[in-house]
Amino acid sequence: MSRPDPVGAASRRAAMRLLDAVLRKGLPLEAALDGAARDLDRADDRAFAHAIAAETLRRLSDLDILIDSATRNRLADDSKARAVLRIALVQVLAMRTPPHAAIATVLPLVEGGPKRLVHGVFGALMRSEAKLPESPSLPALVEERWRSAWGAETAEAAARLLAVQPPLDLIFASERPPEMEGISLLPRHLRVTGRTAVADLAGYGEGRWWVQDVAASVPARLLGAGQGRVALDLCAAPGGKTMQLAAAGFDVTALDVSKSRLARLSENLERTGLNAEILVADLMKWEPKAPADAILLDAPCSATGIFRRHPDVLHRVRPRAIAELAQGQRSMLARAAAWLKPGGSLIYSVCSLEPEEGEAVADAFLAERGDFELDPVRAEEVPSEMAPKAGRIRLLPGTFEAEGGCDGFFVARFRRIS
Ligand SMILES: C[S@@+](CC[C@H](N)C(=O)[O-])C[C@H]1O[C@@H](n2cnc3c(N)ncnc32)[C@H](O)[C@@H]1O
Repeated sequence: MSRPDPVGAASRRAAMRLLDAVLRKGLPLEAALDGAARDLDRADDRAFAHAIAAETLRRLSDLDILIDSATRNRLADDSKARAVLRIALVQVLAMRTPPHAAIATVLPLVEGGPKRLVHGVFGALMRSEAKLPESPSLPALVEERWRSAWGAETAEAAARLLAVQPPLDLIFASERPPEMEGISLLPRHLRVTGRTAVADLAGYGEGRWWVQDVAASVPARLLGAGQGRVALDLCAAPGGKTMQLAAAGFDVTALDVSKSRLARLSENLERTGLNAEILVADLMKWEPKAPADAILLDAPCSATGIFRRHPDVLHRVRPRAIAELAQGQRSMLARAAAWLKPGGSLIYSVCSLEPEEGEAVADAFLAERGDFELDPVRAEEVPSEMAPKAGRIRLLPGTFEAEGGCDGFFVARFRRIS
Protein backbone atom coordinates (compact mmCIF):
# COMPACT_ATOMS: atom_id res chain seq x y z
CA MET A 1 0.00 0.00 0.00
CA SER A 2 1.39 3.43 -0.87
CA ARG A 3 1.82 5.97 1.92
CA PRO A 4 -0.37 9.12 1.91
CA ASP A 5 1.26 12.13 0.25
CA PRO A 6 2.87 14.66 2.62
CA VAL A 7 1.28 18.10 2.77
CA GLY A 8 2.26 20.07 -0.32
CA ALA A 9 2.91 17.05 -2.55
CA ALA A 10 -0.38 17.50 -4.44
CA SER A 11 0.59 20.93 -5.79
CA ARG A 12 4.00 19.55 -6.87
CA ARG A 13 2.21 16.66 -8.60
CA ALA A 14 0.03 19.20 -10.43
CA ALA A 15 3.16 21.19 -11.38
CA MET A 16 4.69 18.03 -12.82
CA ARG A 17 1.55 17.30 -14.86
CA LEU A 18 1.58 20.88 -16.12
CA LEU A 19 5.18 20.59 -17.27
CA ASP A 20 4.42 17.32 -19.00
CA ALA A 21 1.47 18.95 -20.80
CA VAL A 22 3.69 21.77 -22.07
CA LEU A 23 6.92 19.94 -22.83
CA ARG A 24 5.59 16.62 -24.14
CA LYS A 25 2.14 17.47 -25.47
CA GLY A 26 2.94 21.03 -26.60
CA LEU A 27 -0.06 22.59 -24.78
CA PRO A 28 -0.09 26.19 -23.57
CA LEU A 29 0.47 26.40 -19.80
CA GLU A 30 -2.83 28.21 -19.16
CA ALA A 31 -4.82 25.73 -21.24
CA ALA A 32 -3.31 22.80 -19.32
CA LEU A 33 -3.99 24.22 -15.85
CA ASP A 34 -7.54 22.95 -15.28
CA GLY A 35 -6.65 19.37 -16.21
CA ALA A 36 -3.33 19.29 -14.37
CA ALA A 37 -4.68 20.84 -11.16
CA ARG A 38 -7.91 18.83 -11.11
CA ASP A 39 -7.17 17.44 -7.59
CA LEU A 40 -6.54 20.87 -6.09
CA ASP A 41 -9.55 22.59 -4.53
CA ARG A 42 -7.77 25.61 -3.13
CA ALA A 43 -6.93 28.57 -5.36
CA ASP A 44 -3.58 29.13 -3.61
CA ASP A 45 -2.50 25.50 -4.25
CA ARG A 46 -3.39 25.90 -7.93
CA ALA A 47 -1.51 29.19 -8.05
CA PHE A 48 1.53 27.55 -6.44
CA ALA A 49 1.48 24.65 -8.91
CA HIS A 50 1.29 27.16 -11.76
CA ALA A 51 4.13 29.24 -10.26
CA ILE A 52 6.41 26.19 -9.94
CA ALA A 53 5.72 25.13 -13.53
CA ALA A 54 6.18 28.66 -14.92
CA GLU A 55 9.45 29.18 -13.02
CA THR A 56 10.71 25.79 -14.19
CA LEU A 57 9.99 26.80 -17.79
CA ARG A 58 11.84 30.09 -17.31
CA ARG A 59 14.86 28.25 -15.89
CA LEU A 60 14.70 24.96 -17.77
CA SER A 61 18.00 25.15 -19.65
CA ASP A 62 19.98 26.06 -16.51
CA LEU A 63 18.22 23.46 -14.35
CA ASP A 64 19.10 20.80 -16.90
CA ILE A 65 22.75 21.89 -16.96
CA LEU A 66 22.88 21.43 -13.18
CA ILE A 67 21.17 18.03 -13.33
CA ASP A 68 23.53 16.86 -16.07
CA SER A 69 26.53 18.04 -14.05
CA ALA A 70 25.55 15.68 -11.22
CA THR A 71 24.58 12.51 -13.10
CA ARG A 72 26.99 9.96 -14.57
CA ASN A 73 24.56 8.82 -17.27
CA ARG A 74 22.46 11.56 -18.80
CA LEU A 75 18.81 11.26 -17.76
CA ALA A 76 16.37 11.16 -20.67
CA ASP A 77 14.63 14.50 -21.30
CA ASP A 78 11.23 13.01 -20.56
CA SER A 79 12.30 10.82 -17.58
CA LYS A 80 10.44 11.09 -14.30
CA ALA A 81 13.71 11.56 -12.41
CA ARG A 82 14.58 14.64 -14.47
CA ALA A 83 11.06 16.05 -14.12
CA VAL A 84 11.09 15.67 -10.35
CA LEU A 85 14.60 17.07 -9.99
CA ARG A 86 13.65 20.12 -12.07
CA ILE A 87 10.79 21.04 -9.77
CA ALA A 88 12.68 20.31 -6.57
CA LEU A 89 15.67 22.39 -7.68
CA VAL A 90 13.69 25.32 -9.02
CA GLN A 91 11.90 25.67 -5.70
CA VAL A 92 15.15 25.84 -3.74
CA LEU A 93 17.20 27.87 -6.22
CA ALA A 94 14.57 30.33 -7.48
CA MET A 95 11.59 30.22 -5.13
CA ARG A 96 13.12 30.17 -1.65
CA THR A 97 11.67 26.81 -0.58
CA PRO A 98 13.92 25.17 2.04
CA PRO A 99 15.72 22.11 0.59
CA HIS A 100 14.16 19.61 3.02
CA ALA A 101 10.64 20.76 2.09
CA ALA A 102 11.41 20.73 -1.62
CA ILE A 103 12.73 17.16 -1.62
CA ALA A 104 10.16 15.74 0.85
CA THR A 105 7.29 16.97 -1.31
CA VAL A 106 8.65 15.64 -4.61
CA LEU A 107 9.91 12.20 -3.59
CA PRO A 108 6.37 10.74 -3.45
CA LEU A 109 6.10 11.67 -7.14
CA VAL A 110 8.76 9.07 -7.99
CA GLU A 111 6.86 6.29 -6.21
CA GLY A 112 8.10 3.01 -7.70
CA GLY A 113 10.87 4.87 -9.56
CA PRO A 114 14.50 5.93 -9.00
CA LYS A 115 13.97 7.61 -5.63
CA ARG A 116 17.54 7.02 -4.49
CA LEU A 117 18.96 8.51 -7.63
CA VAL A 118 16.78 11.62 -7.27
CA HIS A 119 17.69 11.96 -3.61
CA GLY A 120 21.40 11.48 -4.41
CA VAL A 121 21.53 14.03 -7.26
CA PHE A 122 19.55 16.59 -5.26
CA GLY A 123 21.78 16.08 -2.18
CA ALA A 124 24.98 16.38 -4.24
CA LEU A 125 23.79 19.66 -5.80
CA MET A 126 22.79 21.06 -2.41
CA ARG A 127 26.17 20.13 -0.89
CA SER A 128 28.01 21.81 -3.75
CA GLU A 129 25.85 24.93 -3.20
CA ALA A 130 24.65 24.85 -6.78
CA LYS A 131 23.24 28.14 -8.10
CA LEU A 132 21.32 29.30 -11.11
CA PRO A 133 22.90 32.07 -13.20
CA GLU A 134 21.56 35.57 -12.56
CA SER A 135 20.45 35.84 -16.18
CA PRO A 136 18.61 32.68 -17.30
CA SER A 137 19.76 30.95 -20.49
CA LEU A 138 17.19 30.93 -23.29
CA PRO A 139 16.54 27.55 -24.94
CA ALA A 140 19.25 27.16 -27.60
CA LEU A 141 16.84 27.25 -30.57
CA VAL A 142 15.11 30.42 -29.35
CA GLU A 143 18.41 32.11 -28.55
CA GLU A 144 19.67 31.33 -32.05
CA ARG A 145 16.44 32.51 -33.71
CA TRP A 146 16.26 35.83 -31.86
CA ARG A 147 19.99 36.45 -32.16
CA SER A 148 19.81 35.99 -35.91
CA ALA A 149 16.61 38.11 -36.25
CA TRP A 150 17.46 40.96 -33.84
CA GLY A 151 21.10 40.65 -32.78
CA ALA A 152 22.97 39.46 -29.70
CA GLU A 153 21.97 42.44 -27.56
CA THR A 154 18.26 41.70 -27.93
CA ALA A 155 18.71 38.00 -27.16
CA GLU A 156 20.70 38.94 -24.05
CA ALA A 157 18.08 41.46 -22.93
CA ALA A 158 15.38 38.80 -23.37
CA ALA A 159 17.33 36.44 -21.11
CA ARG A 160 17.90 39.15 -18.49
CA LEU A 161 14.20 40.06 -18.44
CA LEU A 162 13.24 36.44 -17.93
CA ALA A 163 14.64 36.70 -14.39
CA VAL A 164 12.55 39.77 -13.55
CA GLN A 165 8.89 39.79 -12.55
CA PRO A 166 6.92 41.22 -15.52
CA PRO A 167 5.53 44.69 -14.76
CA LEU A 168 1.91 45.47 -13.97
CA ASP A 169 0.62 48.06 -16.45
CA LEU A 170 -2.74 49.82 -16.20
CA ILE A 171 -4.44 51.62 -19.08
CA PHE A 172 -7.01 54.26 -18.16
CA ALA A 173 -10.21 54.99 -20.04
CA SER A 174 -9.57 58.72 -19.54
CA GLU A 175 -6.88 60.82 -17.85
CA ARG A 176 -5.25 58.86 -15.02
CA PRO A 177 -5.67 60.27 -11.52
CA PRO A 178 -2.41 62.01 -10.51
CA GLU A 179 -2.55 60.57 -6.98
CA MET A 180 -1.85 57.01 -8.17
CA GLU A 181 1.83 56.17 -7.85
CA GLY A 182 3.87 54.61 -10.61
CA ILE A 183 5.66 55.31 -13.88
CA SER A 184 3.79 56.64 -16.88
CA LEU A 185 5.36 55.63 -20.20
CA LEU A 186 2.51 56.80 -22.44
CA PRO A 187 -0.63 58.92 -21.96
CA ARG A 188 -3.30 57.14 -19.89
CA HIS A 189 -0.75 54.53 -18.82
CA LEU A 190 0.62 53.71 -15.39
CA ARG A 191 3.22 51.10 -14.46
CA VAL A 192 2.47 50.19 -10.90
CA THR A 193 5.50 50.02 -8.67
CA GLY A 194 5.37 47.71 -5.66
CA ARG A 195 3.27 44.61 -5.40
CA THR A 196 -0.43 45.09 -4.74
CA ALA A 197 -3.25 42.73 -5.71
CA VAL A 198 -4.96 44.13 -8.80
CA ALA A 199 -8.38 44.26 -7.15
CA ASP A 200 -6.94 46.31 -4.26
CA LEU A 201 -5.64 49.11 -6.49
CA ALA A 202 -7.60 52.38 -6.42
CA GLY A 203 -10.22 52.66 -9.15
CA TYR A 204 -10.60 48.93 -9.86
CA GLY A 205 -14.20 48.73 -8.61
CA GLU A 206 -15.17 51.83 -10.55
CA GLY A 207 -13.64 50.37 -13.72
CA ARG A 208 -11.36 53.32 -14.35
CA TRP A 209 -8.62 51.15 -15.82
CA TRP A 210 -7.76 47.67 -17.02
CA VAL A 211 -4.55 45.65 -17.02
CA GLN A 212 -2.73 45.81 -20.37
CA ASP A 213 0.97 45.82 -21.16
CA VAL A 214 2.14 49.19 -22.46
CA ALA A 215 3.25 47.53 -25.73
CA ALA A 216 -0.18 45.98 -26.25
CA SER A 217 -1.73 49.41 -25.92
CA VAL A 218 0.12 50.79 -28.97
CA PRO A 219 -1.98 49.30 -31.85
CA ALA A 220 -5.30 50.89 -30.80
CA ARG A 221 -3.61 54.22 -30.02
CA LEU A 222 -2.50 54.46 -33.66
CA LEU A 223 -6.14 54.76 -34.77
CA GLY A 224 -6.46 58.08 -32.90
CA ALA A 225 -9.76 59.57 -31.74
CA GLY A 226 -12.90 57.74 -32.83
CA GLN A 227 -15.37 60.64 -33.08
CA GLY A 228 -18.19 58.17 -33.62
CA ARG A 229 -16.51 56.41 -36.55
CA VAL A 230 -17.15 52.69 -37.01
CA ALA A 231 -14.32 50.34 -35.97
CA LEU A 232 -14.10 46.60 -36.35
CA ASP A 233 -11.95 44.91 -33.71
CA LEU A 234 -11.28 41.51 -35.21
CA CYS A 235 -9.77 38.90 -32.86
CA ALA A 236 -10.92 41.09 -29.99
CA ALA A 237 -11.01 38.95 -26.86
CA PRO A 238 -10.35 39.40 -23.97
CA GLY A 239 -10.77 43.00 -25.06
CA GLY A 240 -7.91 45.30 -24.03
CA LYS A 241 -7.94 46.94 -27.45
CA THR A 242 -11.75 46.95 -27.67
CA MET A 243 -11.85 48.99 -24.46
CA GLN A 244 -9.25 51.41 -25.81
CA LEU A 245 -11.23 51.91 -29.02
CA ALA A 246 -14.52 52.36 -27.15
CA ALA A 247 -12.85 54.80 -24.74
CA ALA A 248 -11.42 56.74 -27.72
CA GLY A 249 -14.95 57.26 -29.04
CA PHE A 250 -15.24 54.61 -31.76
CA ASP A 251 -18.48 52.77 -32.43
CA VAL A 252 -16.91 49.33 -31.98
CA THR A 253 -17.88 45.86 -33.13
CA ALA A 254 -15.73 43.31 -31.32
CA LEU A 255 -15.52 39.93 -33.00
CA ASP A 256 -13.82 36.76 -31.82
CA VAL A 257 -14.19 33.06 -32.52
CA SER A 258 -13.90 32.11 -28.84
CA LYS A 259 -17.09 32.31 -26.82
CA SER A 260 -15.31 31.86 -23.49
CA ARG A 261 -12.79 34.61 -24.25
CA LEU A 262 -15.63 36.89 -25.34
CA ALA A 263 -17.33 36.24 -21.99
CA ARG A 264 -14.24 37.84 -20.40
CA LEU A 265 -14.53 40.73 -22.84
CA SER A 266 -18.17 41.25 -21.77
CA GLU A 267 -17.13 41.26 -18.10
CA ASN A 268 -14.42 43.79 -18.89
CA LEU A 269 -16.85 46.08 -20.70
CA GLU A 270 -19.31 45.80 -17.86
CA ARG A 271 -16.70 46.66 -15.24
CA THR A 272 -15.41 49.66 -17.19
CA GLY A 273 -18.85 50.84 -18.36
CA LEU A 274 -17.66 50.91 -21.98
CA ASN A 275 -19.73 49.76 -24.96
CA ALA A 276 -19.15 47.54 -27.96
CA GLU A 277 -21.23 45.20 -30.03
CA ILE A 278 -19.98 41.66 -29.42
CA LEU A 279 -20.01 38.95 -32.06
CA VAL A 280 -18.98 35.31 -31.77
CA ALA A 281 -17.77 34.51 -35.29
CA ASP A 282 -14.93 33.09 -37.32
CA LEU A 283 -13.57 35.98 -39.33
CA MET A 284 -12.64 33.59 -42.12
CA LYS A 285 -16.37 32.97 -42.68
CA TRP A 286 -18.07 36.10 -41.39
CA GLU A 287 -18.98 39.13 -43.55
CA PRO A 288 -19.88 42.61 -42.25
CA LYS A 289 -23.05 44.30 -43.50
CA ALA A 290 -21.19 47.53 -44.30
CA PRO A 291 -17.53 48.61 -44.61
CA ALA A 292 -15.80 50.16 -41.59
CA ASP A 293 -13.84 53.39 -41.09
CA ALA A 294 -11.15 51.59 -39.10
CA ILE A 295 -10.12 47.97 -38.59
CA LEU A 296 -7.83 46.48 -36.00
CA LEU A 297 -6.56 42.97 -36.66
CA ASP A 298 -4.66 41.75 -33.59
CA ALA A 299 -4.07 38.39 -35.12
CA PRO A 300 -3.59 35.04 -33.37
CA CYS A 301 0.16 34.41 -33.28
CA SER A 302 2.94 32.42 -31.62
CA ALA A 303 2.79 34.88 -28.68
CA THR A 304 6.57 34.69 -28.34
CA GLY A 305 6.53 38.41 -27.46
CA ILE A 306 4.88 37.56 -24.14
CA PHE A 307 7.45 34.92 -23.21
CA ARG A 308 7.91 36.37 -19.72
CA ARG A 309 4.26 36.00 -18.75
CA HIS A 310 3.86 32.77 -20.72
CA PRO A 311 7.27 31.04 -20.63
CA ASP A 312 5.77 27.90 -22.21
CA VAL A 313 6.13 29.60 -25.63
CA LEU A 314 9.90 29.31 -25.27
CA HIS A 315 9.63 25.53 -25.33
CA ARG A 316 6.66 24.64 -27.48
CA VAL A 317 6.66 27.11 -30.40
CA ARG A 318 8.58 25.55 -33.29
CA PRO A 319 9.52 27.08 -36.68
CA ARG A 320 6.85 24.99 -38.40
CA ALA A 321 4.10 26.44 -36.17
CA ILE A 322 5.43 29.94 -36.84
CA ALA A 323 5.23 29.34 -40.60
CA GLU A 324 1.66 28.00 -40.30
CA LEU A 325 0.59 30.94 -38.15
CA ALA A 326 2.11 33.38 -40.63
CA GLN A 327 0.07 31.76 -43.41
CA GLY A 328 -3.11 32.21 -41.34
CA GLN A 329 -2.22 35.84 -40.57
CA ARG A 330 -1.79 36.61 -44.28
CA SER A 331 -5.22 35.13 -45.05
CA MET A 332 -6.85 37.04 -42.19
CA LEU A 333 -5.26 40.32 -43.25
CA ALA A 334 -6.40 39.83 -46.85
CA ARG A 335 -9.94 39.18 -45.68
CA ALA A 336 -10.04 42.09 -43.22
CA ALA A 337 -8.74 44.49 -45.88
CA ALA A 338 -11.86 43.96 -47.99
CA TRP A 339 -14.04 45.40 -45.21
CA LEU A 340 -12.44 48.85 -45.02
CA LYS A 341 -13.77 52.06 -46.58
CA PRO A 342 -11.47 53.97 -48.97
CA GLY A 343 -9.41 56.37 -46.86
CA GLY A 344 -9.88 54.12 -43.81
CA SER A 345 -7.12 52.80 -41.53
CA LEU A 346 -6.18 49.19 -40.98
CA ILE A 347 -3.93 48.16 -38.09
CA TYR A 348 -2.17 44.81 -38.15
CA SER A 349 -0.52 43.70 -34.91
CA VAL A 350 0.96 40.58 -33.32
CA CYS A 351 2.57 39.95 -29.92
CA SER A 352 5.28 37.94 -31.63
CA LEU A 353 9.05 38.28 -31.82
CA GLU A 354 9.17 36.40 -35.10
CA PRO A 355 9.70 38.59 -38.21
CA GLU A 356 7.78 35.99 -40.25
CA GLU A 357 4.61 36.95 -38.35
CA GLY A 358 5.26 40.69 -38.33
CA GLU A 359 7.43 42.41 -40.93
CA ALA A 360 7.05 39.65 -43.52
CA VAL A 361 3.23 39.64 -43.31
CA ALA A 362 3.12 43.42 -43.70
CA ASP A 363 5.58 43.34 -46.63
CA ALA A 364 3.63 40.61 -48.42
CA PHE A 365 0.37 42.51 -47.91
CA LEU A 366 1.76 45.70 -49.44
CA ALA A 367 3.34 43.77 -52.31
CA GLU A 368 0.01 42.15 -53.15
CA ARG A 369 -2.35 45.08 -52.59
CA GLY A 370 -2.09 48.06 -54.90
CA ASP A 371 -5.19 49.52 -53.20
CA PHE A 372 -3.37 49.92 -49.84
CA GLU A 373 -0.34 51.90 -48.74
CA LEU A 374 1.65 51.97 -45.55
CA ASP A 375 0.51 54.83 -43.34
CA PRO A 376 3.86 55.40 -41.63
CA VAL A 377 3.81 55.89 -37.85
CA ARG A 378 5.33 59.30 -37.18
CA ALA A 379 8.06 59.70 -34.54
CA GLU A 380 5.87 62.08 -32.51
CA GLU A 381 3.09 59.48 -32.16
CA VAL A 382 5.17 57.27 -29.83
CA PRO A 383 7.89 57.79 -27.19
CA SER A 384 11.45 57.79 -28.52
CA GLU A 385 12.10 54.31 -27.01
CA MET A 386 9.42 52.98 -29.36
CA ALA A 387 10.69 54.89 -32.41
CA PRO A 388 9.18 53.58 -35.68
CA LYS A 389 11.43 51.67 -38.05
CA ALA A 390 10.53 52.16 -41.72
CA GLY A 391 7.21 53.60 -40.51
CA ARG A 392 6.29 50.54 -38.44
CA ILE A 393 6.61 49.71 -34.77
CA ARG A 394 8.79 46.83 -33.66
CA LEU A 395 9.00 46.43 -29.91
CA LEU A 396 11.77 44.14 -28.74
CA PRO A 397 12.72 42.81 -25.29
CA GLY A 398 14.87 45.57 -23.96
CA THR A 399 12.46 48.38 -24.89
CA PHE A 400 12.08 50.31 -21.61
CA GLU A 401 14.39 47.76 -19.95
CA ALA A 402 15.32 50.14 -17.12
CA GLU A 403 11.61 50.48 -16.31
CA GLY A 404 11.00 46.71 -16.39
CA GLY A 405 10.74 46.08 -20.15
CA CYS A 406 7.65 45.49 -22.25
CA ASP A 407 6.06 42.77 -24.35
CA GLY A 408 7.42 42.09 -27.85
CA PHE A 409 5.07 43.44 -30.52
CA PHE A 410 4.84 44.32 -34.20
CA VAL A 411 2.41 46.97 -35.43
CA ALA A 412 1.81 48.32 -38.94
CA ARG A 413 -0.82 50.82 -40.10
CA PHE A 414 -2.17 50.78 -43.64
CA ARG A 415 -4.46 53.19 -45.48
CA ARG A 416 -6.92 52.16 -48.17
CA ILE A 417 -6.30 54.38 -51.14
CA SER A 418 -9.04 53.14 -53.45
C1 LIG B 1 -3.91 37.96 -29.77
S1 LIG B 1 -5.47 37.41 -29.25
C2 LIG B 1 -6.39 38.91 -29.23
C3 LIG B 1 -6.17 39.81 -28.04
C4 LIG B 1 -7.13 41.00 -28.03
N1 LIG B 1 -7.05 41.76 -29.25
C5 LIG B 1 -6.91 41.93 -26.85
O1 LIG B 1 -6.34 42.99 -27.03
O2 LIG B 1 -7.35 41.59 -25.75
C6 LIG B 1 -6.06 36.64 -30.69
C7 LIG B 1 -7.54 36.29 -30.68
O3 LIG B 1 -7.89 35.79 -31.97
C8 LIG B 1 -8.99 34.94 -31.82
N2 LIG B 1 -9.15 34.18 -33.08
C9 LIG B 1 -8.38 33.19 -33.55
N3 LIG B 1 -8.83 32.76 -34.74
C10 LIG B 1 -9.90 33.52 -35.05
C11 LIG B 1 -10.81 33.55 -36.15
N4 LIG B 1 -10.66 32.71 -37.19
N5 LIG B 1 -11.81 34.44 -36.13
C12 LIG B 1 -11.96 35.28 -35.08
N6 LIG B 1 -11.15 35.29 -34.01
C13 LIG B 1 -10.12 34.43 -33.99
C14 LIG B 1 -8.63 34.14 -30.59
O4 LIG B 1 -9.77 33.56 -29.99
C15 LIG B 1 -7.96 35.20 -29.70
O5 LIG B 1 -8.88 35.72 -28.79
